[in-house]
Amino acid sequence: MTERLTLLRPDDWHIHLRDGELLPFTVADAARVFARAIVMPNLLPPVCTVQQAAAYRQRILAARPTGSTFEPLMVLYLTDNTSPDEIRSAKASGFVHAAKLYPAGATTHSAAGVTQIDHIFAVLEVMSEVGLPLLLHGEVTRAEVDIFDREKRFIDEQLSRVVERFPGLKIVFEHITTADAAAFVRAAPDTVGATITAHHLLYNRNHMLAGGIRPHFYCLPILKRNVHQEALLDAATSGNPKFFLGTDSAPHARHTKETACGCAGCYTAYAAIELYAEAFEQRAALAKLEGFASRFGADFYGLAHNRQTITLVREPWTAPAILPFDSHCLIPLRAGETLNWRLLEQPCDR
Ligand SMILES: NC(=O)N[C@@H](CC(=O)O)C(=O)O
Ligand SMILES: [Zn+2]
Ligand SMILES: [Zn+2]
Repeated sequence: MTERLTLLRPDDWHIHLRDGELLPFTVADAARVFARAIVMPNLLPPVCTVQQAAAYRQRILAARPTGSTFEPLMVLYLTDNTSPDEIRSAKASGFVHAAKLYPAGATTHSAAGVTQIDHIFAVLEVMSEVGLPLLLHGEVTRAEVDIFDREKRFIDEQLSRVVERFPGLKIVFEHITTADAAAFVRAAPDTVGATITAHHLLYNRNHMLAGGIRPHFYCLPILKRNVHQEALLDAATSGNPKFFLGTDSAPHARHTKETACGCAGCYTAYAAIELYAEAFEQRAALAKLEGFASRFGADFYGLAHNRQTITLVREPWTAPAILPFDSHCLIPLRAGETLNWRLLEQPCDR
């Protein structure tokens, strides 16, 4: 049995750091392990311009723990009104690394998102031309489509035609949750990649709904049946560089999740790589973790690999039952339960 695992320092290709007073908490957790992170722009109001991204980036940098060199990679939030010029200046900025499509109404803070993908074709053309990747929350939003089918329907109705129409556009299908999405990405051209969360590798909808409803497993896209979980484990541990790490760590204060109408999002950043290690170990695939966590994402985005390493040791520890979150509190995924892997080196070696 492997007792110790050393990896190139990983990056997180999909995280929510939120803003304001929350940044010191979220940035410290991300910077603990990750050298860089693709920072989601779904703030209120959303990060739609290069100027807003620059200001948000400065707030994140200012919130880093002393000595941290954590690098936030910024993302623009696409709306029906995003201009091709904004895309060009995003690319020219050097700190905006992608633009994100939220179908309007699909998820947390997506009200300002795109109402119809065709509305942004001119923008996608420019993204393709300048080499700015498109990130997607891939779910249709129509009320009549069952929540468990929304990702598959997005592939069939939207993504397949976008991939066909924009052969030069780099696309990341974010937080995939179905066997259908994994198969689509595998069969797509090399311009198409996908991120996979730790929680979708470790859990399925039974964990959320059987024997009681557990709001801290509620996220979007929603956990699916176990055959999908198995397909995601296959994809993540396959060594196929199209699949890479994106935690989708998405904190919501406890009282906004444990309520009659709770928010979507799981908080995993406090133990992200430890949770992924557990998932990979289930498939006896720890040797595949480094590619997934530390190389394939950087390759996709055309960035250098990190040079430092981190080391995980097999040493059970108890996850915190609760975390502080500004003046509120937060229940992390796996709260109060045992985690099998522990991070040995701290980021102060960087
Ligand atoms: N994943 C989630 O359930 N929630 C995310 C939004 C998102 O990534 O869709 C959030 O911002 O809370
Ligand atoms: Zn999303
Ligand atoms: Zn997300």
